[in-house]
Amino acid sequence: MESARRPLVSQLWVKNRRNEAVLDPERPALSWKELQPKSGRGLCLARVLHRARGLIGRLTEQYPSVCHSVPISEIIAVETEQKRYNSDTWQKFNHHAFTVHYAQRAQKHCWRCSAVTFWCKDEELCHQWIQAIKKLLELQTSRPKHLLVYINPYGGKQQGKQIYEQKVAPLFSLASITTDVIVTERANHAKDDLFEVNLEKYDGVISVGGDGMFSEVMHGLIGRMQKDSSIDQNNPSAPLAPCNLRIGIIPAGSTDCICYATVGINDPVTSALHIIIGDLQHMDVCSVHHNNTFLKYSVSLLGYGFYGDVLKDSEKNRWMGPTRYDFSGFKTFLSHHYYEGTVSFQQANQTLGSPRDKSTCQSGCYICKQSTQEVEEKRKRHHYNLEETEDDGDWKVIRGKFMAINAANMSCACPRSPKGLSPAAHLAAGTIDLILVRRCSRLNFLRHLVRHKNQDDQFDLAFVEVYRVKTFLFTPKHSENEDTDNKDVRKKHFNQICNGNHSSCGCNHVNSIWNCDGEALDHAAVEVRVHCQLIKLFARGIEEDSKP
Ligand SMILES: CCCCCCCCCCCCC/C=C/[C@@H](O)[C@H](COP(=O)(O)O)NC(C)=O
Ligand SMILES: Nc1ncnc2c1ncn2[C@@H]1O[C@H](COP(=O)(O)OP(=O)(O)O)[C@@H](O)[C@H]1O
Ligand SMILES: [Ca+2]
Repeated sequence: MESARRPLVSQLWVKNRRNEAVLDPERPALSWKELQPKSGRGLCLARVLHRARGLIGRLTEQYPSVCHSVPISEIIAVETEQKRYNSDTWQKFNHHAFTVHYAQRAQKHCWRCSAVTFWCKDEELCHQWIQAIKKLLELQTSRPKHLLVYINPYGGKQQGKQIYEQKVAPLFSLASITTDVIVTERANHAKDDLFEVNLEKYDGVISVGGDGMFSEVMHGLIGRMQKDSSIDQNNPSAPLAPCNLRIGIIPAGSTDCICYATVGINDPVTSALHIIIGDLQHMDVCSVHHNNTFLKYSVSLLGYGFYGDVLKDSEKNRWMGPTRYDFSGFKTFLSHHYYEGTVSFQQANQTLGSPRDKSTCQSGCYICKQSTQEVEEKRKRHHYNLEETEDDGDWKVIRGKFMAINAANMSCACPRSPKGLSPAAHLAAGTIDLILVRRCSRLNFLRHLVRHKNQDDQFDLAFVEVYRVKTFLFTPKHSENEDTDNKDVRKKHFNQICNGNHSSCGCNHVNSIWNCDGEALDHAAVEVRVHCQLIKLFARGIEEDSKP
C-alpha cells in the first residue's frame, strides 16, 4: 500500500533524449525532464550541441528547458507502443516503449490531444510504468465508460455525422469509451427516444448538433426524470427532479452558444476531451409556461421581439446554413419593430451578483458554488417535506414598448458575440438576466447591437435596462386568445401602429414570438422560472488561465 503512494522515478528516453520521468500519485501527475548529457569524451560533441540548442532555444523560446507535467486527470490513455517508429530507435530500445496521450491546452480555451512516447531499457520497466499509469487512471471515477450519442445530421452545415466520425469517435475509442450512436431521422427523434431507453447503462448522453439538438436531449432527459418521479411539468411551481446523467455537447450547429458559453470555444475535439476526462458543470434551466401549461425549457436565450423575429425569418432560409442568422438579423434590424406588453419580475438576492458586474462566471465560480450548497439544502428540505423558507422579493412591473425582451440564462457568448448577451450572467447561480430594450431609434438600436461585439457596455444606454431575476411574466398588450371579431379590431388597432411607426410594413406585427434556444414558442404570454442547477454538463466553465 505504502509503495503505491511513492513516486515512480525512472530514466526513460523521449525522442532519443535521456529524461527523468516521475509518476507521483500524491500530486497526482506525470512529469518528465530532460537530463543533461553525461560528461565524457564520446559525448563531448553531443554536449556542445545540446548547450547550443538550449541557448538558441532560450533566445527563440522554442526549446523547452522546462519540466513537462501532465495531471493524471488530463491523461486520456496509455498504450504499449506499436511499431510506428524508425527501426533504429525500435532496435535500440529492443521494442520497449509506451505512449501517453493527454489533453493539452493549445490556443485560448482550445484543447488538443497530444502524445509522448517513452522508451525503456527493458520490458519489465515498460510494463511497470504502463500498469502504474493505468492504476491511477482507474482512480478517475468521474470518467464516462459508456455513452449514448445522438447526432443531428441536419443542423448547422449538415456536417454532424462527419464531425463525430472523424474527430470524436477516434478519441472516444482511444479512451476506451464505448458508445451507442443514433443518427436522428426527424425532429424530436432524440427527445422521444430518451423517454424509452434504459438510461441506467449509460454514464452520459452526447448531443452532436446545435442548441436545438441540445435542447431536444435536455427535454428528453428532464421530461423522463419528471415522469419517473411523478412530477407534473404543467405545474409551474413544482420543484423539478434534477438529472444526474451528464450531457456532452459536440458543436455541429449554427450558433452553438451553449457549448461556447460553457467551454469557451466551439471545437469538437476540445469538447470530446472534456467529456473523456469527465468534467462536470452544473447548469440552471428555465421553465416556460403559458396558462399553467408547460411549453419548453430554456438554457441559453429566451428572446421576444428582435431575436424572436430573427428566428422566425431565419427558419425560412435554413438552406443558407448558419449565415441565415446574419441575413435575417439584417432584415429584422431594418424592419425595426417594437412590441407592447407588460413584464413583471422578482429580483434575485444581491448576493447573487448583478448583470452589471465587471467579473464574469468562470470555472469554480464562487457565486455558483454558494448556490450549489443552497440547492442541496433546499432539495433535502423538500425530500423530508420540511417547510420552505424562501424570502421572495417584491414584484416589479414594467409596462412599455420594447424592441427586445431577452432573458439570458447564461452569458450566451458565441462566435458572433464573444462576450455574449449578458457577459456577467452565471451558469449555475439560479438566476436569469432580464434585458429590456425599449423602443428607440434605429441608430440607437444599432449602437446597442454593435456593443455586443466590442468592449463597450451594451447596457450603458438610456433605453436599456437589465435585472437579475428568478422568475418573470410577460403579457403582450394584444391578447393571443381573442376571437375572430376581436381580431378585426386588433387588425385595425395595429394598422394604426404601423401607419405611425413602420410605414414600410404591411404588417402583422402585433405580437412577436419567443425564441427559446433557437426554437419558436407557440405563445407570447409566458411565465418563466429558473430551476437552479437542474442539469449537469461534461464541461468546466470558462478557464481564466487558459493559454493566450
Ligand atoms: C452590427 C453587428 C451586430 C451584431 C450583433 C450580434 C449579437 C449576437 C448575439 C447573439 C446571441 C445569440 C444567443 C444564442 C441563441 C441560440 O440558442 C440560438 C440557437 O442556436 P443554434 O443555431 O441552434 O445553434 N441562436 C440564435 C441566433 O437565436
Ligand atoms: N434528422 C433530423 N431531421 C430534421 N430535423 C432534425 C433532425 N434531428 C434534429 N432535428 C431538429 O433540427 C433543428 C435544428 O437543429 P440544431 O441542432 O439546433 O441546428 P442549428 O444550429 O443549425 O439550428 C432542431 O429543431 C432539431 O429538433
Ligand atoms: Ca437551432
